[in-house]
Amino acid sequence: MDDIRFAERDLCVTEAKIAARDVQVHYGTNHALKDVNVDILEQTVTAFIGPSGCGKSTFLRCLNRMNDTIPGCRIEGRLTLDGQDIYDPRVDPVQLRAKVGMVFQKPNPFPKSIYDNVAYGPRIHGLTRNKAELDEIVEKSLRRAALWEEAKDRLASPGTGLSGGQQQRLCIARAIATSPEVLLMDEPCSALDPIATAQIEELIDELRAQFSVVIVTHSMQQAARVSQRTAFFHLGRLVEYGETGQIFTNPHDPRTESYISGRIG
Ligand SMILES: Nc1ncnc2c1ncn2[C@@H]1O[C@H](COP(=O)(O)OP(=O)(O)OP(=O)(O)O)[C@@H](O)[C@H]1O
Repeated sequence: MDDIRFAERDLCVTEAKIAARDVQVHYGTNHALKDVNVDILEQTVTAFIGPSGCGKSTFLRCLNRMNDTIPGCRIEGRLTLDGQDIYDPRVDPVQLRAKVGMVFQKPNPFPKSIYDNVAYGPRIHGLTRNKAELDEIVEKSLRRAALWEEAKDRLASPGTGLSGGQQQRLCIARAIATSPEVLLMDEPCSALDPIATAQIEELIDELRAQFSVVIVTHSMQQAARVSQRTAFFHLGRLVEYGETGQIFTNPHDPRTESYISGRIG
């Protein structure tokens, strides 16, 4: 693990943006997540790491109720966003997902123009009063996703015509267009080449000035580069959570140590 370069540590935030207490997830008879307790901080990149099938994506999907749509999936415990229960029956999942945006493993632009991909969220949530305001959000979102220069002369072209890395930046622009407070990323670079990966990682670092970012990754190098906090999952349990540097250099749990040294996984 000598080549791991840690993200700059200028973390001074201690407030929980999202808090999980005794979270359990079952898929039918499969108890996929057990007693998960964690505070996700504001303006922080939090990495979820762990071997395949340990529950990283399941927990990520709990944070914006994406598991609601999975038949047989049952969630227990308490999950709050700014102290508000995410699973309160009065919470509209569509509104929640505008606040807690998500970027998936495989870039999935809509079969629409670049402009319409980014304008989609603001339109359905009625965030703008006129075309000029919408134009402004589209430009701002594309700029923040570091895609404006490449896309500004082809806004009417299909989003699916962009390269893989550009498509992923388009999906990030689409996710941030509704001004979310939290951005969830499920292995956002796994389909990208090293150059596109570096661009997305740089972007993640910039986004945390405004958002709380949670990223699932199989790459420990990536977790070390982009995150300030790391959570290690194993067999459905959150085994260890702490400052990224501590997790990688001085893990407290032998299971974390085995994973980061490559003995389990
Ligand atoms: N939609 C689903 N329906 C039923 N079981 C599921 C579903 N999604 C995940 N599971 C199960 O939940 C457990 C955790 O899976 P999950 O995908 O959250 O793990 P993961 O750590 O993200 O894995 P990977 O790194 O391979 O993506 C596994 O036993 C998996 O089979």
